[in-house]
Amino acid sequence: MEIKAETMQKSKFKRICVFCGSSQGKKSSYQDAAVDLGNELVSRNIDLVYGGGSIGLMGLVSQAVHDGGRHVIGVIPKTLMPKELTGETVGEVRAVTGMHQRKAEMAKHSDAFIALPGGYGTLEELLEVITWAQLGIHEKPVGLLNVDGYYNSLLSFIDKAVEEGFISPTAREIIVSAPNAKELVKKLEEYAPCHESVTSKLCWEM
Ligand SMILES: CC(C)=CCNc1ncnc2c1ncn2[C@@H]1O[C@H](COP(=O)(O)O)[C@@H](O)[C@H]1O
Repeated sequence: MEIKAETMQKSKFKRICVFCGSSQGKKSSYQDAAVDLGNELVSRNIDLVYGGGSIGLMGLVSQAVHDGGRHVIGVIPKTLMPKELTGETVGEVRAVTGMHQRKAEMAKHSDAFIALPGGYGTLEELLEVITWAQLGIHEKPVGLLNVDGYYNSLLSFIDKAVEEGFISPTAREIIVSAPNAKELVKKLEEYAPCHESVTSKLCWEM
């Protein structure tokens, strides 16, 4: 896809890490949202970091960013590298030793995180970067692309955890959500961390 220079918007983010399903999901709206997000990153001159491979929504978002001429970094554990497992990775491939190193590497190279619809892997990656933000390990914005209300029940659960006293109201603010890519990236650009991180003065190894 070619995007004309005059339509390019400036962004404060150089690279965004996208977590998303290694499956495509049943509704075409999930697949459309992955492509839309890729195009939105391209239109704002933002590069992509993701988990590598071409399967599911991961393949769609990475292909859209690559086709739009932006840089793509796929961070993939050596065990998942055989193409019959995850398919081809477009752009740059960074091989890591395991899943823990993969997450740390994806986080290190990104200025913000976005989760598209996905399953256990996506939820785990999303909740980990939220937890890291809560602890003050990073101050990077975390966005939830709530396509067709896919994440409504997760958001209700998190509100329940606030109500029951397990998540503080300020930590609730860590998650920024929107129904489409344009709105979400705009909100992430405007995001200012406001939660108290009691441990922010500690030194964390990421
Ligand atoms: C052996 C096999 C089935 C491999 C294919 N599976 C995968 N390939 C690449 N990344 C993955 C895979 N499974 C989970 N992930 C990681 O977890 C997320 C997707 O997991 P899920 O589909 O939501 O749960 C991605 O963001 C990715 O970083």
